[in-house]
Amino acid sequence: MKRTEEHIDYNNVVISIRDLRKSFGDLHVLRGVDLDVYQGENLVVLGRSGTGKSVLIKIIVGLLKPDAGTVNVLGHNVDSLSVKELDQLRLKIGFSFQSSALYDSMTIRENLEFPLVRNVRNLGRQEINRAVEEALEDVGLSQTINQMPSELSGGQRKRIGIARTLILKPDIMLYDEPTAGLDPITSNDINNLINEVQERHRATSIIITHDLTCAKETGDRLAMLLDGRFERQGTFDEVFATNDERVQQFYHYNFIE
Ligand SMILES: Nc1ncnc2c1ncn2[C@@H]1O[C@H](COP(=O)(O)OP(=O)(O)OP(=O)(O)O)[C@@H](O)[C@H]1O
Repeated sequence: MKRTEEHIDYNNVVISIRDLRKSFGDLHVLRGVDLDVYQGENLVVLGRSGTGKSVLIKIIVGLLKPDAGTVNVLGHNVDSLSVKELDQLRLKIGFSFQSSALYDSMTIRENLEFPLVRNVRNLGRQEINRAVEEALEDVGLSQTINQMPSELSGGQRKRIGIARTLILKPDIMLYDEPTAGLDPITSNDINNLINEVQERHRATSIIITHDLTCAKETGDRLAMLLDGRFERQGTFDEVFATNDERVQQFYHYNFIE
């Protein structure tokens, strides 16, 4: 279970969504989503496949336009931003993809340098080296700096993927199924890393997962997408304290009894 909430600033709403709607033809995916995410919070988003979790994330980062509703991220109304302003906003948001998305032909050092060199101007060699070393220390993999991604395990690659996202010091971290395909022990390492990132970087994180252990271990709060809305929000215990069959199915499917 999560330990403490003292790193969360409930007076500072980082993402605020009101009555968000999105359909594709007759498919009404988001049907009035309301959500606030607070500074320093780990928010877990749950929902069955196809319920619209990715659509929601794409709208938050301005890759998809909503049909109706408002989305405010770090004080900006996403829908009203120019392309250039959206690019600047996206630099403050770190994506950690399900497939760690490392470049196979580059060393770990080169993989980590890549976002820095591309996005931050006028960085000297020493600053780059220091940033790479710090990011690797953050994820406990300093010794891999000169290795190739193919030489690392799936769990290690995932950690490097997170390091590569952290190197730009994002205000918001988005984790897309961070533990998918990992064994329980490696999954536990990743859960701990997500919590360490929260404590050390004071980042706000949204964690999309189907893994209820991950949800329980990392989430200060959970929000479950049901029929296009976050009908249930709260702590792990609060979300699952219901007879609602849609919620119970989700629980029993994960925890084989
Ligand atoms: N660009 C698009 N055009 C048409 N339909 C789309 C588009 N993007 C998403 N959809 C549909 O919207 C629904 C929600 O998709 P989404 O990818 O958000 O699901 P998800 O909750 O992320 O699922 P999963 O857990 O499997 O990743 C799906 O039925 C999908 O087919």
